[in-house]
Amino acid sequence: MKLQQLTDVLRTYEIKNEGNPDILQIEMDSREVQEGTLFFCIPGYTVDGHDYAHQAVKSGAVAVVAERVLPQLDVPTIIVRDIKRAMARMANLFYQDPTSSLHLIGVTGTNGKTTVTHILEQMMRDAKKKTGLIGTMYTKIGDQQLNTQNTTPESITLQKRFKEMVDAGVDTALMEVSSHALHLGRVRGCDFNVAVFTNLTPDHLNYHETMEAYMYAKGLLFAQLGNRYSNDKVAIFNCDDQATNELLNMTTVDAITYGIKNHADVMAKDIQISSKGTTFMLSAFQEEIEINMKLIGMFSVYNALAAASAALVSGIPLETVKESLESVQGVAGRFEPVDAGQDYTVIVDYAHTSDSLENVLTTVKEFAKGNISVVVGCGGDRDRTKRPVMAEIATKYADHAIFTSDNPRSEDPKQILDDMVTGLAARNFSVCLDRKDAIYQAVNQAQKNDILVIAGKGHETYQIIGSKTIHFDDREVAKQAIEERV
Ligand SMILES: CC(=O)N[C@H]1[C@@H](OP(=O)(O)OP(=O)(O)OC[C@H]2O[C@@H](n3ccc(=O)[nH]c3=O)[C@H](O)[C@@H]2O)O[C@H](CO)[C@@H](O)[C@@H]1O[C@H](C)C(=O)N[C@@H](C)C(=O)N[C@H](CCC(=O)O)C(=O)O
Ligand SMILES: Nc1ncnc2c1ncn2[C@@H]1O[C@H](COP(=O)(O)OP(=O)(O)OP(=O)(O)O)[C@@H](O)[C@H]1O
Ligand SMILES: N[C@H](CCC[C@H](N)C(=O)O)C(=O)O
Ligand SMILES: [Mg+2]
Repeated sequence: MKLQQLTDVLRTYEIKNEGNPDILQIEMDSREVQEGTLFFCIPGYTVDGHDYAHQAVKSGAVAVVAERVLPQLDVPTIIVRDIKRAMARMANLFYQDPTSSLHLIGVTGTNGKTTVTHILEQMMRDAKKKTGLIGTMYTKIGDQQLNTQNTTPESITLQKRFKEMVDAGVDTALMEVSSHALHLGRVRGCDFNVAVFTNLTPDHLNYHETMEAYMYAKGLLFAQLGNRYSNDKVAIFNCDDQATNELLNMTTVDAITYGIKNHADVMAKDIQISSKGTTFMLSAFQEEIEINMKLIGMFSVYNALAAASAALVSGIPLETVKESLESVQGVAGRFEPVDAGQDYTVIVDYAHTSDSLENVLTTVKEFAKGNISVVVGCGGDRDRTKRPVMAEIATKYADHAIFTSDNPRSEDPKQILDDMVTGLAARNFSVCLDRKDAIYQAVNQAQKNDILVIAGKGHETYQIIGSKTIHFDDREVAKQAIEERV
Protein backbone atom coordinates (compact mmCIF):
# COMPACT_ATOMS: atom_id res chain seq x y z
CA MET A 1 0.00 0.00 0.00
CA LYS A 2 1.28 3.49 -0.83
CA LEU A 3 1.84 6.03 1.97
CA GLN A 4 -0.57 8.43 0.30
CA GLN A 5 -3.41 5.91 0.40
CA LEU A 6 -2.90 5.73 4.15
CA THR A 7 -2.70 9.48 4.68
CA ASP A 8 -5.90 9.94 2.64
CA VAL A 9 -7.90 8.76 5.69
CA LEU A 10 -6.53 11.63 7.79
CA ARG A 11 -8.58 14.80 7.92
CA THR A 12 -5.60 17.09 8.48
CA TYR A 13 -1.86 16.59 8.53
CA GLU A 14 1.38 18.17 7.35
CA ILE A 15 4.15 16.40 5.52
CA LYS A 16 7.87 17.01 5.80
CA ASN A 17 10.14 15.42 3.15
CA GLU A 18 7.59 14.69 0.39
CA GLY A 19 7.49 11.12 -0.89
CA ASN A 20 5.13 8.25 -1.46
CA PRO A 21 6.92 5.00 -0.59
CA ASP A 22 5.36 1.55 -0.52
CA ILE A 23 4.36 0.63 3.03
CA LEU A 24 4.83 -3.06 3.76
CA GLN A 25 4.38 -2.99 7.52
CA ILE A 26 3.24 -0.57 10.25
CA GLU A 27 4.81 -0.47 13.74
CA MET A 28 4.90 1.64 16.90
CA ASP A 29 7.96 -0.13 18.36
CA SER A 30 11.35 0.57 16.77
CA ARG A 31 12.49 -2.91 17.79
CA GLU A 32 9.92 -4.47 15.45
CA VAL A 33 10.77 -2.29 12.43
CA GLN A 34 11.82 -3.93 9.16
CA GLU A 35 12.48 -2.68 5.62
CA GLY A 36 9.39 -0.85 4.30
CA THR A 37 7.87 0.02 7.69
CA LEU A 38 5.75 3.08 8.51
CA PHE A 39 6.79 3.97 12.09
CA PHE A 40 4.45 5.72 14.57
CA CYS A 41 6.12 7.81 17.31
CA ILE A 42 3.99 7.30 20.42
CA PRO A 43 4.64 9.47 23.50
CA GLY A 44 4.42 6.81 26.24
CA TYR A 45 4.27 6.75 30.02
CA THR A 46 7.87 5.52 30.23
CA VAL A 47 9.65 6.85 27.12
CA ASP A 48 8.79 8.97 24.09
CA GLY A 49 8.56 7.04 20.81
CA HIS A 50 9.77 10.19 18.99
CA ASP A 51 13.21 9.43 20.47
CA TYR A 52 13.26 6.15 18.53
CA ALA A 53 12.43 7.54 15.09
CA HIS A 54 16.06 7.63 13.93
CA GLN A 55 16.60 4.09 15.18
CA ALA A 56 13.49 3.02 13.27
CA VAL A 57 14.78 4.61 10.06
CA LYS A 58 18.15 2.84 10.53
CA SER A 59 16.23 -0.43 10.81
CA GLY A 60 14.35 0.19 7.55
CA ALA A 61 11.44 2.56 8.27
CA VAL A 62 10.59 4.37 5.00
CA ALA A 63 8.22 6.93 6.59
CA VAL A 64 7.29 8.18 10.04
CA VAL A 65 4.13 9.54 11.66
CA ALA A 66 4.86 11.96 14.51
CA GLU A 67 3.33 14.75 16.56
CA ARG A 68 6.23 17.12 15.89
CA VAL A 69 8.94 17.77 13.32
CA LEU A 70 11.99 15.60 13.93
CA PRO A 71 15.36 17.14 13.03
CA GLN A 72 17.70 15.27 10.69
CA LEU A 73 15.13 12.73 9.65
CA ASP A 74 15.19 12.41 5.87
CA VAL A 75 12.20 10.11 5.26
CA PRO A 76 8.66 11.43 4.64
CA THR A 77 7.30 12.49 8.04
CA ILE A 78 3.56 12.92 8.55
CA ILE A 79 2.85 15.41 11.35
CA VAL A 80 -0.50 14.94 13.09
CA ARG A 81 -2.06 16.54 16.17
CA ASP A 82 -3.26 13.29 17.78
CA ILE A 83 -1.10 10.35 16.84
CA LYS A 84 -3.21 7.69 18.57
CA ARG A 85 -6.27 8.69 16.54
CA ALA A 86 -4.22 8.78 13.35
CA MET A 87 -2.68 5.40 14.14
CA ALA A 88 -6.05 3.75 14.79
CA ARG A 89 -7.45 5.02 11.46
CA MET A 90 -4.38 4.10 9.45
CA ALA A 91 -4.09 0.66 11.10
CA ASN A 92 -7.72 -0.01 10.32
CA LEU A 93 -7.18 0.88 6.64
CA PHE A 94 -3.83 -0.95 6.39
CA TYR A 95 -5.42 -4.18 7.64
CA GLN A 96 -8.51 -3.65 5.41
CA ASP A 97 -11.08 -2.87 8.09
CA PRO A 98 -11.15 -6.49 9.32
CA THR A 99 -13.83 -6.05 11.99
CA SER A 100 -16.42 -5.14 9.34
CA SER A 101 -16.23 -8.82 8.26
CA LEU A 102 -16.56 -10.16 11.81
CA HIS A 103 -19.43 -10.43 14.26
CA LEU A 104 -17.60 -8.61 17.05
CA ILE A 105 -18.78 -8.79 20.65
CA GLY A 106 -17.01 -6.48 23.12
CA VAL A 107 -17.29 -7.03 26.87
CA THR A 108 -16.46 -4.30 29.35
CA GLY A 109 -16.86 -3.86 33.13
CA THR A 110 -14.70 -4.11 36.24
CA ASN A 111 -15.09 -7.86 36.79
CA GLY A 112 -16.15 -10.81 34.68
CA LYS A 113 -14.82 -9.83 31.23
CA THR A 114 -12.51 -12.82 30.83
CA THR A 115 -15.15 -15.19 32.16
CA VAL A 116 -17.96 -13.84 29.96
CA THR A 117 -15.83 -13.91 26.79
CA HIS A 118 -14.87 -17.53 27.51
CA ILE A 119 -18.47 -18.59 28.11
CA LEU A 120 -19.38 -16.85 24.86
CA GLU A 121 -16.55 -18.63 23.05
CA GLN A 122 -18.03 -21.94 24.16
CA MET A 123 -21.55 -20.93 23.06
CA MET A 124 -20.36 -19.75 19.66
CA ARG A 125 -18.30 -22.89 19.11
CA ASP A 126 -21.23 -25.06 20.11
CA ALA A 127 -23.25 -23.15 17.49
CA LYS A 128 -20.56 -24.09 14.92
CA LYS A 129 -19.11 -20.62 14.63
CA LYS A 130 -15.39 -20.15 13.97
CA THR A 131 -14.18 -18.00 16.85
CA GLY A 132 -11.42 -15.60 17.77
CA LEU A 133 -10.84 -14.20 21.28
CA ILE A 134 -8.83 -11.28 22.62
CA GLY A 135 -8.33 -10.83 26.36
CA THR A 136 -6.25 -10.95 29.51
CA MET A 137 -4.92 -14.47 29.10
CA TYR A 138 -4.16 -14.60 25.37
CA THR A 139 -5.37 -13.88 21.88
CA LYS A 140 -6.92 -16.95 20.28
CA ILE A 141 -7.46 -17.49 16.58
CA GLY A 142 -9.46 -20.70 16.47
CA ASP A 143 -7.35 -22.96 18.70
CA GLN A 144 -4.08 -21.11 18.13
CA GLN A 145 -3.02 -19.13 21.22
CA LEU A 146 -0.81 -16.04 21.06
CA ASN A 147 0.71 -14.28 24.06
CA THR A 148 -0.41 -10.74 24.83
CA GLN A 149 0.92 -8.01 27.06
CA ASN A 150 -2.36 -6.16 27.59
CA THR A 151 -5.96 -7.27 28.08
CA THR A 152 -6.86 -5.06 25.10
CA PRO A 153 -3.87 -4.42 22.81
CA GLU A 154 -2.91 -1.18 21.03
CA SER A 155 -4.67 -0.46 17.70
CA ILE A 156 -1.93 -1.77 15.39
CA THR A 157 -1.75 -5.16 17.12
CA LEU A 158 -5.50 -5.28 17.42
CA GLN A 159 -6.22 -4.65 13.74
CA LYS A 160 -3.45 -7.07 12.76
CA ARG A 161 -4.95 -9.82 14.91
CA PHE A 162 -8.43 -9.20 13.50
CA LYS A 163 -7.01 -9.44 9.98
CA GLU A 164 -5.36 -12.76 10.89
CA MET A 165 -8.72 -13.92 12.21
CA VAL A 166 -10.47 -12.99 8.96
CA ASP A 167 -7.75 -14.74 6.93
CA ALA A 168 -8.16 -17.85 9.11
CA GLY A 169 -11.92 -17.96 8.41
CA VAL A 170 -13.05 -16.68 11.82
CA ASP A 171 -16.59 -15.26 11.70
CA THR A 172 -17.18 -14.34 15.38
CA ALA A 173 -14.79 -12.49 17.68
CA LEU A 174 -15.12 -12.11 21.45
CA MET A 175 -13.14 -9.35 23.02
CA GLU A 176 -12.46 -7.93 26.48
CA VAL A 177 -12.42 -4.16 26.28
CA SER A 178 -10.61 -2.57 29.21
CA SER A 179 -11.29 0.96 30.41
CA HIS A 180 -7.64 1.86 29.72
CA ALA A 181 -8.04 0.72 26.12
CA LEU A 182 -11.19 2.78 25.66
CA HIS A 183 -9.64 5.85 27.22
CA LEU A 184 -6.35 5.48 25.31
CA GLY A 185 -8.19 4.95 22.01
CA ARG A 186 -6.85 1.43 21.39
CA VAL A 187 -10.18 0.16 20.01
CA ARG A 188 -10.94 3.11 17.73
CA GLY A 189 -11.90 1.80 14.32
CA CYS A 190 -13.34 -1.48 15.62
CA ASP A 191 -16.82 -2.16 14.26
CA PHE A 192 -18.54 -3.73 17.29
CA ASN A 193 -21.88 -5.47 16.73
CA VAL A 194 -22.69 -6.20 20.36
CA ALA A 195 -21.34 -4.54 23.51
CA VAL A 196 -21.83 -6.03 26.97
CA PHE A 197 -21.54 -4.31 30.35
CA THR A 198 -20.83 -6.54 33.36
CA ASN A 199 -20.48 -4.21 36.38
CA LEU A 200 -18.69 -1.17 37.74
CA THR A 201 -16.95 -1.22 41.13
CA PRO A 202 -13.83 0.57 42.36
CA ASP A 203 -10.58 -0.25 40.54
CA HIS A 204 -7.96 1.53 38.42
CA LEU A 205 -8.54 4.82 40.27
CA ASN A 206 -4.82 5.52 40.02
CA TYR A 207 -5.48 5.90 36.29
CA HIS A 208 -9.04 7.26 35.99
CA GLU A 209 -8.96 9.16 39.32
CA THR A 210 -12.75 9.24 39.87
CA MET A 211 -15.47 6.61 39.53
CA GLU A 212 -17.28 8.97 37.19
CA ALA A 213 -14.31 9.19 34.82
CA TYR A 214 -13.92 5.40 35.03
CA MET A 215 -17.59 4.96 34.11
CA TYR A 216 -17.37 7.37 31.17
CA ALA A 217 -14.36 5.45 29.85
CA LYS A 218 -16.49 2.29 29.87
CA GLY A 219 -19.30 4.25 28.24
CA LEU A 220 -17.13 4.92 25.18
CA LEU A 221 -17.71 1.32 24.09
CA PHE A 222 -21.46 1.88 23.98
CA ALA A 223 -21.07 5.23 22.23
CA GLN A 224 -18.78 3.66 19.65
CA LEU A 225 -21.33 0.92 18.95
CA GLY A 226 -23.46 3.47 17.08
CA ASN A 227 -20.58 4.74 14.91
CA ARG A 228 -21.46 2.65 11.90
CA TYR A 229 -25.11 1.98 11.28
CA SER A 230 -26.46 -1.53 10.89
CA ASN A 231 -29.53 -3.25 12.23
CA ASP A 232 -27.73 -5.84 14.35
CA LYS A 233 -26.12 -3.43 16.85
CA VAL A 234 -27.16 -4.21 20.41
CA ALA A 235 -26.01 -2.82 23.76
CA ILE A 236 -26.43 -5.21 26.71
CA PHE A 237 -26.59 -3.94 30.29
CA ASN A 238 -26.67 -5.42 33.78
CA CYS A 239 -29.80 -3.73 35.12
CA ASP A 240 -28.83 -4.52 38.74
CA ASP A 241 -25.77 -2.29 38.46
CA GLN A 242 -26.10 1.39 39.28
CA ALA A 243 -24.00 2.56 36.33
CA THR A 244 -26.47 1.13 33.81
CA ASN A 245 -28.81 4.15 33.89
CA GLU A 246 -25.97 6.45 32.87
CA LEU A 247 -24.45 4.07 30.34
CA LEU A 248 -27.82 3.55 28.63
CA ASN A 249 -27.82 7.25 27.81
CA MET A 250 -24.47 6.98 26.06
CA THR A 251 -25.67 4.83 23.19
CA THR A 252 -28.14 5.30 20.36
CA VAL A 253 -28.50 1.60 19.44
CA ASP A 254 -31.04 -0.97 20.68
CA ALA A 255 -30.48 -1.89 24.30
CA ILE A 256 -31.47 -4.96 26.29
CA THR A 257 -30.98 -5.75 29.96
CA TYR A 258 -30.18 -8.78 32.10
CA GLY A 259 -30.38 -9.17 35.85
CA ILE A 260 -31.63 -10.93 38.92
CA LYS A 261 -33.04 -8.28 41.26
CA ASN A 262 -34.69 -5.85 38.84
CA HIS A 263 -36.99 -6.79 35.99
CA ALA A 264 -34.95 -7.45 32.83
CA ASP A 265 -35.24 -8.94 29.32
CA VAL A 266 -33.01 -11.84 30.37
CA MET A 267 -33.38 -13.01 33.98
CA ALA A 268 -32.36 -15.77 36.35
CA LYS A 269 -35.00 -16.99 38.81
CA ASP A 270 -35.12 -19.66 41.54
CA ILE A 271 -31.32 -19.63 41.93
CA GLN A 272 -29.78 -22.44 44.01
CA ILE A 273 -26.07 -22.46 44.73
CA SER A 274 -24.11 -25.39 46.13
CA SER A 275 -20.45 -26.38 46.28
CA LYS A 276 -21.01 -28.47 43.14
CA GLY A 277 -22.70 -25.90 40.92
CA THR A 278 -25.58 -23.51 40.37
CA THR A 279 -29.14 -24.14 39.17
CA PHE A 280 -31.61 -21.51 37.95
CA MET A 281 -34.47 -20.82 35.57
CA LEU A 282 -33.28 -18.74 32.64
CA SER A 283 -36.06 -16.51 31.42
CA ALA A 284 -35.25 -14.82 28.12
CA PHE A 285 -37.62 -12.88 25.88
CA GLN A 286 -40.75 -14.79 27.04
CA GLU A 287 -39.05 -18.22 26.94
CA GLU A 288 -37.91 -20.18 30.01
CA ILE A 289 -35.39 -22.98 30.40
CA GLU A 290 -33.71 -24.64 33.39
CA ILE A 291 -29.92 -24.36 33.69
CA ASN A 292 -27.68 -26.63 35.79
CA MET A 293 -24.18 -25.25 35.48
CA LYS A 294 -20.89 -26.14 37.16
CA LEU A 295 -19.97 -22.48 37.71
CA ILE A 296 -20.51 -21.43 41.32
CA GLY A 297 -21.83 -18.27 42.93
CA MET A 298 -24.19 -15.39 42.31
CA PHE A 299 -21.50 -13.56 40.32
CA SER A 300 -21.34 -16.58 38.00
CA VAL A 301 -25.08 -16.28 37.40
CA TYR A 302 -24.51 -12.68 36.28
CA ASN A 303 -21.71 -13.82 33.96
CA ALA A 304 -23.97 -16.56 32.57
CA LEU A 305 -26.77 -14.04 31.96
CA ALA A 306 -24.40 -11.59 30.25
CA ALA A 307 -23.09 -14.30 27.93
CA ALA A 308 -26.57 -15.74 27.29
CA SER A 309 -27.91 -12.29 26.37
CA ALA A 310 -25.08 -11.64 23.91
CA ALA A 311 -25.46 -15.10 22.38
CA LEU A 312 -29.24 -14.79 22.02
CA VAL A 313 -29.10 -11.39 20.30
CA SER A 314 -26.45 -12.92 18.01
CA GLY A 315 -28.99 -15.51 16.87
CA ILE A 316 -27.79 -18.49 18.94
CA PRO A 317 -30.75 -20.75 19.88
CA LEU A 318 -31.77 -20.96 23.56
CA GLU A 319 -31.15 -24.74 23.54
CA THR A 320 -27.52 -24.20 22.52
CA VAL A 321 -27.15 -21.51 25.20
CA LYS A 322 -28.36 -24.05 27.77
CA GLU A 323 -26.05 -26.83 26.51
CA SER A 324 -23.05 -24.52 26.54
CA LEU A 325 -23.75 -23.09 29.99
CA GLU A 326 -24.10 -26.62 31.32
CA SER A 327 -20.85 -27.83 29.75
CA VAL A 328 -18.66 -24.83 30.62
CA GLN A 329 -15.95 -26.04 33.00
CA GLY A 330 -14.82 -22.65 34.24
CA VAL A 331 -11.91 -20.49 33.20
CA ALA A 332 -8.31 -21.11 34.29
CA GLY A 333 -7.49 -19.29 37.53
CA ARG A 334 -11.10 -18.31 38.20
CA PHE A 335 -12.45 -20.26 41.17
CA GLU A 336 -10.06 -23.05 40.16
CA PRO A 337 -9.75 -25.86 42.71
CA VAL A 338 -6.32 -27.33 43.53
CA ASP A 339 -6.93 -30.94 44.35
CA ALA A 340 -4.11 -33.20 45.55
CA GLY A 341 -6.38 -35.52 47.50
CA GLN A 342 -6.42 -33.36 50.65
CA ASP A 343 -9.41 -33.23 53.03
CA TYR A 344 -9.69 -29.43 52.83
CA THR A 345 -10.53 -27.28 49.81
CA VAL A 346 -8.04 -24.98 48.09
CA ILE A 347 -9.31 -22.49 45.51
CA VAL A 348 -7.17 -20.22 43.34
CA ASP A 349 -9.06 -17.15 42.15
CA TYR A 350 -8.22 -13.99 40.21
CA ALA A 351 -10.05 -11.68 42.61
CA HIS A 352 -7.91 -8.53 42.66
CA THR A 353 -10.61 -5.95 43.41
CA SER A 354 -12.67 -5.40 46.56
CA ASP A 355 -15.90 -6.46 44.85
CA SER A 356 -14.50 -9.67 43.37
CA LEU A 357 -12.86 -10.61 46.69
CA GLU A 358 -16.15 -10.05 48.50
CA ASN A 359 -17.98 -12.14 45.90
CA VAL A 360 -15.63 -15.06 46.08
CA LEU A 361 -15.47 -15.09 49.90
CA THR A 362 -19.24 -14.76 50.37
CA THR A 363 -19.71 -17.56 47.83
CA VAL A 364 -17.46 -19.99 49.72
CA LYS A 365 -19.05 -18.90 53.00
CA GLU A 366 -22.42 -20.13 51.74
CA PHE A 367 -21.30 -23.75 51.69
CA ALA A 368 -18.30 -23.79 54.07
CA LYS A 369 -18.34 -26.58 56.67
CA GLY A 370 -15.06 -25.52 58.28
CA ASN A 371 -13.00 -22.34 58.62
CA ILE A 372 -12.24 -20.03 55.73
CA SER A 373 -8.78 -18.61 55.21
CA VAL A 374 -7.50 -16.35 52.47
CA VAL A 375 -4.07 -15.49 51.08
CA VAL A 376 -4.18 -12.18 49.25
CA GLY A 377 -2.12 -9.13 48.29
CA CYS A 378 -2.44 -6.03 46.14
CA GLY A 379 -0.52 -5.17 42.98
CA GLY A 380 2.14 -2.47 42.90
CA ASP A 381 1.79 0.51 40.51
CA ARG A 382 -1.94 -0.02 40.60
CA ASP A 383 -4.91 1.55 42.42
CA ARG A 384 -3.81 2.22 46.03
CA THR A 385 -7.29 3.00 47.29
CA LYS A 386 -8.34 -0.63 47.01
CA ARG A 387 -5.63 -1.86 49.42
CA PRO A 388 -7.27 -1.14 52.82
CA VAL A 389 -10.69 -2.08 51.43
CA MET A 390 -9.48 -5.48 50.23
CA ALA A 391 -7.81 -6.09 53.62
CA GLU A 392 -11.03 -5.19 55.42
CA ILE A 393 -13.08 -7.52 53.22
CA ALA A 394 -10.58 -10.36 53.70
CA THR A 395 -10.77 -10.08 57.51
CA LYS A 396 -14.54 -9.61 57.46
CA TYR A 397 -15.40 -12.79 55.58
CA ALA A 398 -12.45 -15.09 56.31
CA ASP A 399 -11.61 -16.55 59.71
CA HIS A 400 -7.97 -15.83 59.02
CA ALA A 401 -6.24 -13.76 56.34
CA ILE A 402 -2.59 -13.84 55.32
CA PHE A 403 -1.57 -10.69 53.49
CA THR A 404 1.27 -11.13 51.04
CA SER A 405 2.85 -9.81 47.82
CA ASP A 406 1.13 -9.73 44.42
CA ASN A 407 3.28 -8.24 41.64
CA PRO A 408 4.85 -5.41 43.70
CA ARG A 409 6.38 -4.06 40.47
CA SER A 410 8.35 -0.85 41.17
CA GLU A 411 6.86 -0.38 44.66
CA ASP A 412 8.30 -1.47 48.01
CA PRO A 413 6.36 -4.68 48.86
CA LYS A 414 6.43 -3.79 52.60
CA GLN A 415 4.81 -0.44 51.87
CA ILE A 416 2.00 -2.13 49.92
CA LEU A 417 1.31 -4.40 52.90
CA ASP A 418 1.40 -1.39 55.24
CA ASP A 419 -1.15 0.34 53.00
CA MET A 420 -3.36 -2.74 53.36
CA VAL A 421 -3.22 -3.15 57.13
CA THR A 422 -2.75 0.38 58.53
CA GLY A 423 -5.90 1.30 60.38
CA LEU A 424 -7.36 -2.19 60.12
CA ALA A 425 -9.38 -2.83 63.30
CA ALA A 426 -9.61 -6.59 62.85
CA ARG A 427 -6.90 -8.83 64.31
CA ASN A 428 -7.56 -12.08 62.45
CA PHE A 429 -4.69 -11.61 60.01
CA SER A 430 -0.97 -12.08 59.66
CA VAL A 431 1.51 -10.64 57.18
CA CYS A 432 4.02 -12.65 55.18
CA LEU A 433 6.01 -10.85 52.51
CA ASP A 434 6.99 -13.92 50.51
CA ARG A 435 4.01 -15.34 48.61
CA LYS A 436 5.35 -18.88 48.58
CA ASP A 437 5.83 -18.84 52.36
CA ALA A 438 2.34 -17.37 52.77
CA ILE A 439 0.76 -20.17 50.75
CA TYR A 440 2.76 -22.82 52.64
CA GLN A 441 1.67 -21.32 55.99
CA ALA A 442 -1.98 -21.28 54.94
CA VAL A 443 -1.86 -24.84 53.64
CA ASN A 444 -0.11 -26.08 56.80
CA GLN A 445 -2.75 -24.45 58.99
CA ALA A 446 -5.73 -25.88 57.09
CA GLN A 447 -7.87 -28.45 58.92
CA LYS A 448 -10.36 -30.99 57.60
CA ASN A 449 -13.28 -29.30 55.74
CA ASP A 450 -11.62 -25.87 55.77
CA ILE A 451 -11.58 -23.73 52.65
CA LEU A 452 -8.46 -21.81 51.61
CA VAL A 453 -8.83 -19.13 48.96
CA ILE A 454 -5.62 -17.93 47.28
CA ALA A 455 -6.66 -14.71 45.59
CA GLY A 456 -5.30 -12.14 43.16
CA LYS A 457 -3.14 -13.97 40.65
CA GLY A 458 -5.42 -16.62 39.18
CA HIS A 459 -3.94 -17.84 35.88
CA GLU A 460 -0.78 -15.72 36.20
CA THR A 461 2.45 -17.67 35.99
CA TYR A 462 4.73 -14.91 37.18
CA GLN A 463 5.53 -12.50 39.97
CA ILE A 464 6.82 -9.06 38.99
CA ILE A 465 9.29 -7.74 41.57
CA GLY A 466 11.04 -4.50 40.59
CA SER A 467 11.89 -4.88 36.92
CA LYS A 468 12.31 -8.67 37.22
CA THR A 469 9.62 -11.18 36.28
CA ILE A 470 10.08 -14.55 37.95
CA HIS A 471 8.08 -17.73 37.43
CA PHE A 472 5.33 -18.07 40.03
CA ASP A 473 2.09 -20.00 39.79
CA ASP A 474 -0.29 -20.09 42.80
CA ARG A 475 -1.69 -23.44 41.60
CA GLU A 476 1.76 -25.07 41.38
CA VAL A 477 2.89 -23.69 44.74
CA ALA A 478 -0.35 -24.71 46.47
CA LYS A 479 -0.10 -28.24 45.04
CA GLN A 480 3.53 -28.55 46.21
CA ALA A 481 2.60 -27.26 49.66
CA ILE A 482 -0.26 -29.76 49.96
CA GLU A 483 1.94 -32.64 48.82
CA GLU A 484 4.86 -31.68 51.07
CA ARG A 485 2.68 -31.26 54.14
CA VAL A 486 3.57 -33.83 56.74
C1 LIG B 1 0.02 2.66 31.23
C2 LIG B 1 -0.11 1.90 29.96
O1 LIG B 1 -1.20 1.57 29.54
N1 LIG B 1 1.03 1.58 29.35
C3 LIG B 1 1.02 0.93 28.05
C4 LIG B 1 1.92 1.70 27.12
O2 LIG B 1 3.20 1.63 27.69
P1 LIG B 1 4.11 2.92 27.85
O3 LIG B 1 3.29 4.16 27.68
O4 LIG B 1 4.93 2.77 29.08
O5 LIG B 1 5.07 2.75 26.61
P2 LIG B 1 6.59 3.22 26.57
O6 LIG B 1 7.47 2.11 27.01
O7 LIG B 1 6.70 4.55 27.22
O8 LIG B 1 6.85 3.37 25.01
C5 LIG B 1 6.33 4.46 24.23
C6 LIG B 1 6.51 4.13 22.78
O9 LIG B 1 7.91 3.99 22.48
C7 LIG B 1 8.11 2.81 21.78
N2 LIG B 1 9.49 2.31 21.98
C8 LIG B 1 9.96 2.03 23.22
C9 LIG B 1 11.23 1.52 23.39
C10 LIG B 1 12.04 1.29 22.24
O10 LIG B 1 13.19 0.82 22.30
N3 LIG B 1 11.53 1.61 21.02
C11 LIG B 1 10.28 2.12 20.87
O11 LIG B 1 9.85 2.37 19.74
C12 LIG B 1 7.07 1.85 22.33
O12 LIG B 1 6.82 0.76 21.48
C13 LIG B 1 5.87 2.79 22.42
O13 LIG B 1 5.20 2.89 21.20
O14 LIG B 1 1.93 1.10 25.86
C14 LIG B 1 2.33 -0.29 25.85
C15 LIG B 1 2.24 -0.78 24.40
O15 LIG B 1 0.93 -0.70 23.92
C16 LIG B 1 1.43 -1.09 26.75
O16 LIG B 1 1.81 -2.46 26.75
C17 LIG B 1 1.48 -0.51 28.15
O17 LIG B 1 0.66 -1.25 28.98
C18 LIG B 1 1.28 -1.58 30.25
C19 LIG B 1 2.04 -2.91 30.12
C20 LIG B 1 0.22 -1.72 31.33
O18 LIG B 1 0.50 -2.25 32.38
N4 LIG B 1 -0.96 -1.25 31.08
C21 LIG B 1 -2.10 -1.42 32.00
C22 LIG B 1 -2.30 -0.22 32.91
C23 LIG B 1 -3.31 -1.61 31.12
O19 LIG B 1 -3.40 -1.09 30.01
N5 LIG B 1 -4.22 -2.40 31.60
C24 LIG B 1 -5.45 -2.65 30.87
C25 LIG B 1 -6.52 -3.29 31.71
C26 LIG B 1 -6.14 -4.30 32.74
C27 LIG B 1 -7.39 -4.97 33.28
O20 LIG B 1 -7.89 -5.90 32.61
O21 LIG B 1 -7.86 -4.62 34.34
C28 LIG B 1 -5.15 -3.53 29.64
O22 LIG B 1 -5.93 -3.45 28.67
O23 LIG B 1 -4.18 -4.29 29.67
N1 LIG C 1 -19.62 -10.78 37.41
C1 LIG C 1 -18.73 -10.68 38.39
N2 LIG C 1 -18.93 -9.83 39.42
C2 LIG C 1 -18.05 -9.70 40.41
N3 LIG C 1 -16.91 -10.43 40.50
C3 LIG C 1 -16.65 -11.30 39.49
C4 LIG C 1 -17.55 -11.47 38.39
N4 LIG C 1 -17.03 -12.39 37.58
C5 LIG C 1 -15.86 -12.76 38.10
N5 LIG C 1 -15.62 -12.13 39.27
C6 LIG C 1 -14.44 -12.18 40.14
O1 LIG C 1 -13.44 -11.43 39.47
C7 LIG C 1 -12.29 -12.22 39.18
C8 LIG C 1 -11.78 -11.89 37.80
O2 LIG C 1 -12.73 -12.36 36.84
P1 LIG C 1 -12.43 -12.14 35.31
O3 LIG C 1 -11.04 -12.50 35.03
O4 LIG C 1 -13.50 -12.79 34.53
O5 LIG C 1 -12.60 -10.53 35.26
P2 LIG C 1 -11.96 -9.48 34.28
O6 LIG C 1 -12.97 -8.39 34.17
O7 LIG C 1 -11.54 -10.12 33.03
O8 LIG C 1 -10.68 -8.97 35.06
P3 LIG C 1 -9.43 -8.10 34.45
O9 LIG C 1 -9.87 -6.68 34.55
O10 LIG C 1 -8.28 -8.38 35.31
O11 LIG C 1 -9.22 -8.53 33.03
C9 LIG C 1 -12.75 -13.66 39.32
O12 LIG C 1 -11.70 -14.48 39.70
C10 LIG C 1 -13.85 -13.55 40.38
O13 LIG C 1 -13.30 -13.54 41.67
N1 LIG D 1 -5.46 -6.48 34.69
C1 LIG D 1 -5.24 -6.19 36.08
C2 LIG D 1 -4.73 -7.43 36.69
C3 LIG D 1 -4.28 -7.31 38.13
C4 LIG D 1 -3.80 -8.62 38.67
C5 LIG D 1 -3.04 -8.56 39.95
N2 LIG D 1 -2.36 -9.80 40.09
C6 LIG D 1 -2.05 -7.38 39.96
O1 LIG D 1 -0.96 -7.56 39.46
O2 LIG D 1 -2.40 -6.33 40.50
C7 LIG D 1 -4.27 -5.03 36.21
O3 LIG D 1 -3.29 -5.02 35.45
O4 LIG D 1 -4.52 -4.16 37.00
MG1 LIG E 1 -9.78 -10.04 32.03
